[in-house]
Amino acid sequence: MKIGIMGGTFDPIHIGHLLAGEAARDAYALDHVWFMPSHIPPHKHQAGASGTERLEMTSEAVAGHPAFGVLDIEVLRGGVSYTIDTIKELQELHPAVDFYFIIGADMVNYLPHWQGIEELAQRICFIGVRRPGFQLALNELPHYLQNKVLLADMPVVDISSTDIRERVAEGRTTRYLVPDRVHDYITRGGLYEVQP
Ligand SMILES: Nc1ncnc2c1ncn2[C@@H]1O[C@H](COP(=O)(O)OP(=O)(O)OP(=O)(O)O)[C@@H](O)[C@H]1O
Ligand SMILES: O=C(O)c1ccc[n+]([C@@H]2O[C@H](COP(=O)([O-])O)[C@@H](O)[C@H]2O)c1
Repeated sequence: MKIGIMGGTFDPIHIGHLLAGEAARDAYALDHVWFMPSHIPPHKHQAGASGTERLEMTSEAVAGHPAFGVLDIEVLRGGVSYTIDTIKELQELHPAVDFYFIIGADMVNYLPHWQGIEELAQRICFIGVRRPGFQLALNELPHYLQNKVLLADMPVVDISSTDIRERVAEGRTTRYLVPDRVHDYITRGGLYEVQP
């Protein structure tokens, strides 16, 4: 069994995340792709929406895809979400599964800075996808990551959660940048609106 994990802050989840998961599934015949919001992301700003809201938006986003699911393990664990801790836990729970961690080009270049990356690279492979503004420089990765980063082609989409939060705050549309159900969730809850 091969399972892809698409981890992210998902504040909010957008179609770039979904396309990356689908591209990885298609390229490497993954049985499932689990989308996993982090609790506190290791190397960036804390999320604006709560863990529960980000989990709920993620569930809305993947609804309808038979191979997509949501993993709540990091939000439930709390604290800073280091991937090495999560993978150790998942491998104990599912010893027969091969896990692949799906990341955008920005994260591929940043991999050497991840907590416990040498051990992580012994445990799993990564699947990298292209992202506008970031060059994939696989030959510059350290030796322990060589052959550990597979590539999947996806239509390049210049979308970020930052852009979506800014659009909501400015009262501009986010339709089709996020799935309709996520759009409705954000509107219903007044997420990312500027407080008067
Ligand atoms: N448009 C995109 N194309 C390809 N990969 C993406 C895209 N947006 C995000 N990713 C990847 O998805 C993962 C989770 O990203 P994250 O939740 O931090 O979204 P983000 O849009 O980068 O957020 P923010 O703008 O808040 O920093 C990361 O591996 C990131 O590289
Ligand atoms: O474990 C780490 O040191 C580490 C450092 C940076 C990012 N990650 C994971 O990579 C995924 C994408 O990160 P981000 O910051 O773009 O949301 C998310 O699941 C993070 O927990 C993990």
